[in-house]
Amino acid sequence: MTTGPNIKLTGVAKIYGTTPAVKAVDLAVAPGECLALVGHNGAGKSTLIKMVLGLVQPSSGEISVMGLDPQAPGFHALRKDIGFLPEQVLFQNNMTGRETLSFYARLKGAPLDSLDDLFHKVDLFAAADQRISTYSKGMRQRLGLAQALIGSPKLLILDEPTSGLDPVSRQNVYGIINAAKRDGATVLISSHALTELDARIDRVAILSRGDLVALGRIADLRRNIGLASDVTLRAAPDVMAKLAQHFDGVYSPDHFINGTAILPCAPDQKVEFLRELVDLNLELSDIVVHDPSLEEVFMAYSRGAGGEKSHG
Ligand SMILES: Nc1ncnc2c1ncn2[C@@H]1O[C@H](COP(=O)(O)OP(=O)(O)OP(=O)(O)O)[C@@H](O)[C@H]1O
Repeated sequence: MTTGPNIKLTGVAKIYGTTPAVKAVDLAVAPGECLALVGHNGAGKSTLIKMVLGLVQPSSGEISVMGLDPQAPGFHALRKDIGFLPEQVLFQNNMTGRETLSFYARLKGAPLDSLDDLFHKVDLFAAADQRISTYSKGMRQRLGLAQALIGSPKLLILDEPTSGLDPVSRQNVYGIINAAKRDGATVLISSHALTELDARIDRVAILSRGDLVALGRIADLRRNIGLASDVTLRAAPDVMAKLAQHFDGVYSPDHFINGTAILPCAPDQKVEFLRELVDLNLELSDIVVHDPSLEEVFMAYSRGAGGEKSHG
């Protein structure tokens, strides 16, 4: 039982032969928190996950998972508290979903009477007694998620959990993650699906060529990197002309043609800017604020990789 972070990495590095896969990463993830690990192919996400699971030994640094070093002999006893969904879920095709989950539940020493709940959770109850050979890709993925949830683990590690899922099932995955968080679990997700992570996770860790180039809340990273938000205004031509006049010297007149003005605005000036617009008391037909997406934030940090680390 720990009261500190469920995952803590201090100066953790992994070198395969001469290839540095992960370089001096410091990271802590608290109970009840969901952290997304993002990065290009080969950035080091899987290596980092394998080190947390104790499957790969770090070349240097220290890892603590629920208070124990994953390489310590006693770590075995904690495995029942860890749920892991690997990137590629492989099951025995001739077994049914229920036989498969029963097998994993026995391995984990988890009660078998909880399996129906799990099948309901991942929307597989109707197919629980079908052979896996009859499952679609999405159904296999959901069975993999159910397998990771066996025993209500305190640490849930999900590698590309929404891969191959339709929008409704994707939404359901985040519902499941939120429920696990509410129960105090730590959730670590590795994902390339950046658009859907926005607003669904607590913090993001951006890896680039093994370096942790950014760590924090998406809103903070957005602010730190100084990416502008776009404020789109729509109005009749006479109102546009008044706007152009008001913002003369701030935005060039080219911004205010054809009834739509797209005005870049620094994140920390956004609220003030909107207040100024309201005070103008002009008849606008629409206002839309577009913040830089996680994809844009990711691209900006990846481009700047190698420079100073930004921890929001
Ligand atoms: N067993 C291994 N032996 C040698 N090199 C490895 C091994 N596993 C990974 N690597 C190398 O380590 C680096 C990081 O790989 P890793 O699989 O951790 O990246 P990743 O971020 O998970 O990539 P992807 O998004 O493609 O899954 C890559 O350069 C990869 O080639």
